[in-house]
Amino acid sequence: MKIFTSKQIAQIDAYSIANEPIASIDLMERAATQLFFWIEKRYSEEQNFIIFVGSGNNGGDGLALARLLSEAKYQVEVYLVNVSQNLSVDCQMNLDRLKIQNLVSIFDISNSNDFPIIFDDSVVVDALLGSGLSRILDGLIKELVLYINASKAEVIAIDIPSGLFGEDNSLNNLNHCIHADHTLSFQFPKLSFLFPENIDCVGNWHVLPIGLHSRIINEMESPYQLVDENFIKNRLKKRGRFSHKGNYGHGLLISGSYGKMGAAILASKAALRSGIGLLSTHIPRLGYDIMQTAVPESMVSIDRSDIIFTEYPNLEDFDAIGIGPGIDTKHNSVRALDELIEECDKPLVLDADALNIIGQNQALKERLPKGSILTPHIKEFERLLGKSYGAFDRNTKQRDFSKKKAVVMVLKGAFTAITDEKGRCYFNPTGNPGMATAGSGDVLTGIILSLLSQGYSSSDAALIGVYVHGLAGDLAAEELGQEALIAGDIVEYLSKAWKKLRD
Ligand SMILES: NC(=O)C1=CN([C@@H]2O[C@H](COP(=O)(O)OP(=O)(O)OC[C@H]3O[C@@H](n4cnc5c(N)ncnc54)[C@H](O)[C@@H]3O)[C@@H](O)[C@H]2O)[C@H](O)CC1
Ligand SMILES: [K+]
Repeated sequence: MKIFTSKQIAQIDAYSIANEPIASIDLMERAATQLFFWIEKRYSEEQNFIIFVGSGNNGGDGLALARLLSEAKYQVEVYLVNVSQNLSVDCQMNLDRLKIQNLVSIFDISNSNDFPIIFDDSVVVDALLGSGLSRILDGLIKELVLYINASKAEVIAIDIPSGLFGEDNSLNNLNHCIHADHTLSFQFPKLSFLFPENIDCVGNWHVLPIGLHSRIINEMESPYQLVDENFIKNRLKKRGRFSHKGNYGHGLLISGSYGKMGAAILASKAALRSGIGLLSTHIPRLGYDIMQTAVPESMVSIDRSDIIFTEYPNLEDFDAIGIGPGIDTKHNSVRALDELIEECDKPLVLDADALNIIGQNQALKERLPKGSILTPHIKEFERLLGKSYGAFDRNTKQRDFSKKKAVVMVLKGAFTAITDEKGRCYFNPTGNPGMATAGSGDVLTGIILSLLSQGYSSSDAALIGVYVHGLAGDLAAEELGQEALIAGDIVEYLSKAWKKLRD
């Protein structure tokens, strides 16, 4: 699903109104009806709703919803904050309709003394401001938002939590935005929903289709996309009936050091469980028995050092190379990575300590082979590209770096962001907080290396790898619970995840 900016959504709105054609008041009614259906499924008729409405179309949605809810016998009160003194045309029309219906008490809020008591068991609907937000909140609206946030009542935000911008919130104060439990967003999620920093504002978000025009949605370009299962399924290659292990590539994984052999084991198993033909794992000498016993399916390449990575085998034998999990950042490993980057003309998967080494030796960053895949978490990202002003700025930096260096970057976290050499950004929906556990990243490196070795393009290897890693984590968490989930479980559940994608 493409993700559009608030400005683009307004254009899509206008196009739909002109070309469906549909009157804007009817589009608002369609939107409010979708809100109503969502609420009706979840709340009994006894539930009382306090709906806070602003003066624009977001407020109009809230007023139309109030009418639909009261018609269905829900208890509803409406509080109108008319900051601009002028209601939008459709907001005014819905206010008139609500007054004519005459089932709902409507109160004006002109100062903080007008704030209603919010009982813990009320449900607050936030229809103060939507995508028309033009500046950060101040004055009465800010006070009201703080007042709502201080209550214990459940909060449902319409379209977007009031005060939150759809894209860039680097200059915003997130404490001055509505903290919703649920956000009901029309047709598309907003970009800002996909940034971990904004989770307290957005809560659980849900997309409500309102039938905006498909032609403009298909034609309008956006660098941002939210991945789904079909998107991934369409990228999978068939495994031919007469294929043999030589068809699925030979990967080299450079991993492990004294005390960190587990990283090599996890990444190797993940690679083998993701379809690779042959895997060689390059490890320091001390790890020989450990590897041969724990992962007999992998061939072992032995470093001259007992305890760290200091050299690598002939690269000609391999289709792709993954390096980083557990290699440490000792001087000789830095030198060996430097040599590898210099010599290597194949895509590399760089993770963990490989990224830390590059972070400390910025010149290396300039020489990465094209098509390489970097898989930092946020701290590693900052070591590579410096601090950011906020999530949007960080995302822009990530896209620019990918484009400039023709590399794929995977910024790990909730909604892992994958950027490609064209500067596009894909957000991944799978995964859960149980996966924030030691070794989870090593598993991802193994999966991506496996796909790259099998001839997938760098961006497909990253997109599919991230998705299946998260899916395996979700399937594991379903049965084991998030607390008990360990990285080895993600490997164990890879088979179920792959099967689900092949169904
Ligand atoms: N997406 C769709 O297809 C549909 C969206 N709908 C709803 O419409 C709003 C957007 O409505 P709009 O009138 O453009 O803007 P708002 O209601 O968000 O804002 C109104 C008004 O408020 C002023 N304003 C801006 N910032 C501030 C501020 N910080 N403090 C005070 N006042 C502010 C400004 O003048 C704005 O014009 C969208 O979110 C949906 O909820 C349609 O109903 C259906 C189709
Ligand atoms: K809102």
